[in-house]
Amino acid sequence: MVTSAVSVGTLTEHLRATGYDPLLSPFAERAYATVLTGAAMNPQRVAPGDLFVAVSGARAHGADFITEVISRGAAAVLTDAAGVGKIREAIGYQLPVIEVAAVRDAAGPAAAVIYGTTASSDPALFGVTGTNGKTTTTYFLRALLSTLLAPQGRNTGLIGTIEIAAGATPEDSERISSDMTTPEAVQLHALMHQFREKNVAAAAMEVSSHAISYRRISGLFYDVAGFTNLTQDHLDLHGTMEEYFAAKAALFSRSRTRISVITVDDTGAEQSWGHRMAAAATGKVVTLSTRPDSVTQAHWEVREVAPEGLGSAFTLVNRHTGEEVRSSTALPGDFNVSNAALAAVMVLEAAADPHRAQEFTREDVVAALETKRPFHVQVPGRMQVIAAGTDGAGPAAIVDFAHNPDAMIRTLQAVRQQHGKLILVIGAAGERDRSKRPTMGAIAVRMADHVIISDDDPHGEDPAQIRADLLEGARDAIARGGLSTVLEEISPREDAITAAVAAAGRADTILLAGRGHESHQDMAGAKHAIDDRVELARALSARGYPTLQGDYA
Ligand SMILES: CC(=O)N[C@H]1[C@@H](OP(=O)(O)OP(=O)(O)OC[C@H]2O[C@@H](n3ccc(=O)[nH]c3=O)[C@H](O)[C@@H]2O)O[C@H](CO)[C@@H](O)[C@@H]1O[C@H](C)C(=O)N[C@@H](C)C(=O)N[C@H](CCC(=O)O)C(=O)O
Ligand SMILES: Nc1ncnc2c1ncn2[C@@H]1O[C@H](COP(=O)(O)OP(=O)(O)OP(=O)(O)O)[C@@H](O)[C@H]1O
Repeated sequence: MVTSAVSVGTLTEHLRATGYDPLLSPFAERAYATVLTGAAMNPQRVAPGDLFVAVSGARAHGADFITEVISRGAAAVLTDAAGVGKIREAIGYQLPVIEVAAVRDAAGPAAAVIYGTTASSDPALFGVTGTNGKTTTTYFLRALLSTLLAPQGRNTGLIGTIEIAAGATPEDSERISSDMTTPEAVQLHALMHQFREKNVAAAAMEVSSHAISYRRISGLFYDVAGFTNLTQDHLDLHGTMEEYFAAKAALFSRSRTRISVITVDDTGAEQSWGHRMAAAATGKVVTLSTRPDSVTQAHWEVREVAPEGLGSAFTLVNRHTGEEVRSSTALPGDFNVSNAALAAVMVLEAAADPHRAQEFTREDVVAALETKRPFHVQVPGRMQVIAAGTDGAGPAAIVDFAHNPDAMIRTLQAVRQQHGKLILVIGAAGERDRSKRPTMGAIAVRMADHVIISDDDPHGEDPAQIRADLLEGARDAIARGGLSTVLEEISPREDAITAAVAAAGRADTILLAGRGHESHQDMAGAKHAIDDRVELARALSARGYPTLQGDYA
């Protein structure tokens, strides 16, 4: 619900001025004067006074639900020609209908007008895209921004896979769980309005490639957008890596983002998507190299990485200004140094941007990075330590979200122990990119000593077939490599976790990968409650092993 309502006439003129060539019917004064106070794309979310955005999709057309939409008090509809036909057939000229060809693309600008989003409105937006690291990097961003803004009485926000949150600090925020990594455009602009009402000065937001392809970020403008990496995933949507790359590259254009910070890690072995992204980006582009074996030069570079507790300390060096900033992260894994470095550089560059004043200076950011330990936050289900295993009283035990080849490699590299066995429980989601499953099975048996293939989120697929796809790659890798890896198939996942703990000695390490923070499995539409972190703690305690107390958000 907005304070300053917008008329259908004003909205139509705006869409005309921004090139969407709208047709309004009925062409009548009362249609023009109709007042809009919100927008919705899901028929079940329509509220009185809303503009309903009826899109054509694989399962249905939104206009098929027009009677429900009317009963919920929609004031007007934005749709395509097919939608207009359906609406006229169902209810005649009861409602003003604005027809445009590109409904999904127009939905963002339309919602922006209704909810008051502009290029300079609060909150300042920090977006992150990439195959892996989006959730972790946005948690790091939010923690750093709240360190800078809370002392000034200003709040921060977070939009992503795990939750949507707003408040002074991550601990004391209003939080709602997310059903999508990046919500629909109409929800995003409603969120921006809510954030403004909640005194949110800056927000960190995950931008999935689906979101970009489905035009969900249309009408938003990013102060800074960050790129983590591009590796195999979601090829079921994008088809090829080139198309996947193009989808993500759309975020780093001056028409949408003020400053692009691109991670260009590239060991020279594989094609560097980061370099290509930096070359494709327009507007202000800053590059970041985070791996010591990177063969490239970048504006910012990570140096002097050293172990610190379970995580790492590192130095950020600006090759142009000579600046050196020392910081650290508590999360294990060299990839979390990459995520922390990306979050740090995004905020450092925002602070220096003459075109958009932030409420903190570059010096404030340096001081926060060096003294406030902003990257010592727990990111639910991302390298979450359930048992430290440091005192010999029991195995180390970690829960992580890795569910694609590159994430698995990076995570397994991070937890491989010099001594002791590495015991891995892995599965794969149904109805998502099947082609990566054999690769994941092969990586598992090459990098772990004991692998238990189990279930993840089968959705509508046969769980046994998903496990078979993983086992095929695993068995093939064992045969080709003459590996001595122990390979088991155990379902349900609870039994696999119990078996992993039973197989572990006190000096070993257990890693549950793929589900992270998730609290249920989607079994053919039925939700089966299981939280890897709770199950792992249960199985460890049952054998008398110590665990870290954790509130599993
Ligand atoms: C692949 C994908 O992203 N599909 C999105 C797309 O679906 P679609 O084009 O087929 O549209 P549709 O589902 O037929 O719906 C069309 C219209 O009918 C309505 N409808 C449709 C069916 C129904 O039963 N009831 C109903 O009211 C819809 O609300 C909509 O108004 O448009 C729909 C409406 O806007 C989205 O809900 C749907 O997201 C689905 C639910 C989804 O699962 N998306 C996932 C893959 C996704 O977006 N994931 C990314 C993260 C990916 C990752 O990084 O792992 C995310 O950002 O969450
Ligand atoms: N920078 C990185 N490079 C490679 N792998 C990473 C990186 N950061 C995290 N990972 C691995 O990928 C997994 C997913 O991390 P995270 O949830 O932060 O990324 P994401 O992009 O939000 O993932 P998703 O899109 O699946 O939600 C982690 O659990 C870890 O295994």
